[in-house]
This record gives sequence, C-alpha cells and structure tokens, in this order.
Amino acid sequence: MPKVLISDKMDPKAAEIFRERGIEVDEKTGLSKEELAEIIGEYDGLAIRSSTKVTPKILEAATNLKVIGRAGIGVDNIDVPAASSHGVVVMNTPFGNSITTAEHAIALMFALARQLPEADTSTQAGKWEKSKFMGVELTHKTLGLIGAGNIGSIVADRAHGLKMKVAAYDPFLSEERAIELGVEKVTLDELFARADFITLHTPLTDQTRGIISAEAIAKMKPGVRIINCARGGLIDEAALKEALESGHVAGAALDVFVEEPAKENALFGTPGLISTPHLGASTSEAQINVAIQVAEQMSDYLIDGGVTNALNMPSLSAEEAPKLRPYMELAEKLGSLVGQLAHDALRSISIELEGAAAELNPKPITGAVLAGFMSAFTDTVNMVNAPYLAKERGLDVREIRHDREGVYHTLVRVAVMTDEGEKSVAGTLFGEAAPRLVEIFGINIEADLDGAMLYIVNEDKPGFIGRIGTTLGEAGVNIGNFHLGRRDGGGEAILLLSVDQRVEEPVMWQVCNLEGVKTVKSLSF
Ligand SMILES: NC(=O)C1=CN([C@@H]2O[C@H](COP(=O)(O)OP(=O)(O)OC[C@H]3O[C@@H](n4cnc5c(N)ncnc54)[C@H](O)[C@@H]3O)[C@@H](O)[C@H]2O)C=CC1
Ligand SMILES: O=C(O)CCC(=O)C(=O)O
Repeated sequence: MPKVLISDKMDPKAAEIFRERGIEVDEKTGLSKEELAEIIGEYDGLAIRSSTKVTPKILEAATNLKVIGRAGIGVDNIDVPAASSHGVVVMNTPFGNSITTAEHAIALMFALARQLPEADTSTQAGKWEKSKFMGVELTHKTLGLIGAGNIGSIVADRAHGLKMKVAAYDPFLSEERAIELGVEKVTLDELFARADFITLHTPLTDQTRGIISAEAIAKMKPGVRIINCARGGLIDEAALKEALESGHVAGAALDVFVEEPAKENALFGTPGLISTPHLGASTSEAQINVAIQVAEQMSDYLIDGGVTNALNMPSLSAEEAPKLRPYMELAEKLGSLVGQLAHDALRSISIELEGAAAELNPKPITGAVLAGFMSAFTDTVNMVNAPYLAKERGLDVREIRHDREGVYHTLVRVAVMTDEGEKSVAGTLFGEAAPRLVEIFGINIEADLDGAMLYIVNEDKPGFIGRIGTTLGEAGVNIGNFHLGRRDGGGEAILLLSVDQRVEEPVMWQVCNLEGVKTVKSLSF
C-alpha cells in the first residue's frame, strides 16, 4: 500500500481522499528539515504547501519517493531539477487558488488606498484621528499589472469592475489576449511611468527576481502604491524601504517576503507598509480546491500511473516512450534556449523536424519545446498543458515535417517570429541519445546545453577569447566547456561557455564591458 506524508497544514479533505483511495497517510506539520530528512524515506508521496522546502538533501533521503504534490501554484520551495534527477514527479494545482489570491491583491489595494490597518489601530486606541487618514479613490486610477497569467487576469477583471484602467506588462501577452482581457499592453517602463497602483503576479524566475529594484522605483510616479501577492524576491526590500521612507512610494502591501516565515524584516514598522503572512491562498474555498486536487492527482499517479499537472514529466504511451525520450530532452532544451534568448513580443513558434525526427509523433516533441520555452515565463507549465497554454495565450504554434535529407541524420529546429524577424536554433541527437545544439540564430555551433552557461555575442576579432578567459578566471568562474561559432571571418561570433556556477551580476557587467561584446546572457538548463 503506498504511503503519503502531508507535511504542511492542508484541508482534511486531502487525507480523506488518500484514505478512500487505499493510501496510508500521515499528517506531520512543522517538521524541521532534519526531522523531515529522517522520515521521508518511508513515503511514496509528499503533499505540501509553501512551508516545506524540498531540497536536494531531502530528495537524497527520499529513497522511496515517487511524487511530490504542491497544493498550490508556486513551486519555488521545491528543487524541481533535483526531483527530476531523482525520478520524482512534481505536480501542482495551477488553478485552485487563483481567484482567492486575486481577491487578496484587490483587498490589499483597498487597504492601501484608505490606510485601513493604521486607521483601525488608531481608532481602537481611542484616538479618532479622522483628518490623519485621507485616502485616494480607485475609480479612474491606472493599475499596472506585472504578469497577466491566471491570477493577473482575474485581478484585471476585478479592477475593471472598480472602473480602473489596467496597463499590463507581460512578455508573453499577445495583443489579441490583451484585447480579450481589456488591458493595455505596455512596456515595463511605460507601466512604471503611468501606474498609480502596481500589482505583481509573476513567478519568481531569473528574469523577475528584483523586478521592483531601486532603478525601477525611480521610474515610478511619486505616490505610487505597490502590492505583492506573488513572491517576495520580486521586490528589492531595501530599495522599497528607502522609497517608503522618502515618500516616493506612498504605500506597499506585501503578502510575501524574501525570507519566509518573515518573523523579522527590516521593512516592518516602515510608514506606509501593510503586511500579511503569505495569506494569498488562505480561504476555505481555495484550500478545499487545492487539497482535493492534489490528493486526487497524487492518488491517480501512485495507483494507476496517471499524470495530471506534472511539471517535469511528459505524458507518453509505453511503446513510444523509449524512442521519444531523447528527442523530448533535446526539444525541451531548444525551447528553453529560445525562451531565454528571445522572449519579447513573440507571435509564433515553429517546430521543424527533419530526417529521422520527421518520422516520429510530433506532439510530445512540440509539448517538450513549448514546456521548455514557457518555463522562462511561468511555473505552471508542463509538457502536457504547454500546447493548451500556448494556444490560450495566442501563440501561433506550427509543426513542420520536412522530407528533405539534411546534413544531420536527425534534426529538430525551433524558430520564433519576433518583432526583429525570425530567430531559430537547431539540435540533433548524437548516437541516437545525446542531445546536442548545432545552430543558434544562423550560426553553426556545437554544444551540450547543460547546467549554467554564458551566451556571448561579440565582434570576431583576435584576442577576444583571451580577454574573456582572463576576466572570468579573475572572478573565480571556472569554465567547463568552451564552444565557438561565427557567421564569417571577422564578422559576428557566438561563444557558449559552460560554467561551474551561475555568473553573478557584477561579473556579467565586466564581461559586458569587454571590448567587442554585443550581448551577454546567463543561461541555465
Ligand atoms: N500569495 C500567495 O499565496 C500566492 C502566490 N502565488 C504566486 O503567484 C504567481 C502567479 O500565479 P499565476 O497567475 O497562477 O501564474 P501564471 O503562470 O498563470 O502567470 C504568470 C504570468 O507571469 C508572466 N511573466 C513571466 N515572466 C514575466 C516577466 N519577466 N515580466 C512580466 N510577466 C512575466 C507569465 O507570462 C505569466 O503570464 C505564482 O507563480 C505564485 O508564485 C500563487 C498563488 C498564491
Ligand atoms: O499554500 C499557500 O498558502 C501558499 C500558496 C502559494 O503561494 C502558491 O500557490 O503559489
């Protein structure tokens, strides 16, 4: 009989469903990481919310674990690559708490507009400070929405009901979807310049970390109010404190913090700050939804092998699986590369299969490309739901199978149409199993896409490789592999470096400032 541990506070419905399905279940909340590591080896499934941190150490100890179920959306408390490498499926419940979280953002917006927490404290202290608490109306104000996915879309809908104008920034938002949502699609700088209120609804990724920085705040209107019901790391907390103290930011309402549980935080006590303890998803309705969903999904997997809302597992039939698996790995890496390098104003994505690849079922390959591509934008994508999400968001997806014989016995090409024209990358399988990149944006280059990498476009001039090697060496960055490609002698060249760890921002700047460098990007696979 499979055995599941529920290690965060969860609606009793979850345990009820596990038991009904014949699964043994233990509920142990508030475990330290040592305590969890000690017992996790007993379990086939782990059901969590946001408090349990599933680290590589926990996964190492989880010798029987087959599935982790997140009763919620964000999976930043789970090391998903480590789970994948341990063969553990990670599932979430992408829609169960969206309405509730959107409502919390709206509640915080009202609380900021009318200083409700401060007014309440003052009134209950017997002060009756009527003139101190002058508020602002929401009607006709501009709400700047950063992230227009599930939750952001619901916030936009509610804001329309309040007669607000909504300006949205989301690199993945098509004009058609913006029209459907009734929002104005703007750049991030336009949003900062125009918004009276800014609300954040993106996952925490390398692109979104610190999106509200000191520099960003300086671009905002004086008197702006900021709401964060997404993830703490999106805001530079020190910069926000300074801006609240100077009055440039009139108020900030935070449900989430860089360090959680946030029992101490430098922001606490700053005038204009409202805080809640990660309550976005905390309504009885949402908690019942996510508890039921997670228990059903995990039970399906443990009992029948059925997969729903998995973030790291494709749905595949038993016969197709062995042949398609290396292609899907290649496809996901190519999609991820394109997502990391070309993410602005995308209209279409084509998946072209040539040679042996053209003989295969293209659907799982397309799913893998889209999952890799969209993993740069959202936590909730998987190979199963990626095509659906792409369609819903107005991305034109094309599958093309070529009869022609190419240079490679098998080739997968991923091309996106951006405002700057078409950009494509291509890869093959070496020895039928090892995914290898063979082309980026028209330049031939052979590389394994693996771990932390650095992508550099530079002028093809003598001495450059020495300069980059010295700069990284002096910064203590070890280069594992060096891949070079160029358009034509003396023209543009591309360097792809495998590095032992992610290159930090100051070193990126040093590389950026080297003579001849046109573009530098940190990549991870
Ligand atoms: N406070 C709480 O209790 C809760 C917090 N959350 C957080 O809310 C986040 C959003 O949830 P959903 O809307 O369901 O996710 P979603 O995946 O439907 O939407 C996220 C949106 O962010 C966009 N995005 C990605 N990178 C961006 C960037 N650099 N700039 C602007 N937009 C970008 C994506 O294109 C996507 O449209 C989750 O990732 C989770 O961290 C979710 C539920 C509860
Ligand atoms: O489970 C919770 O209370 C947090 C929910 C959340 O942050 C999420 O679903 O991403």
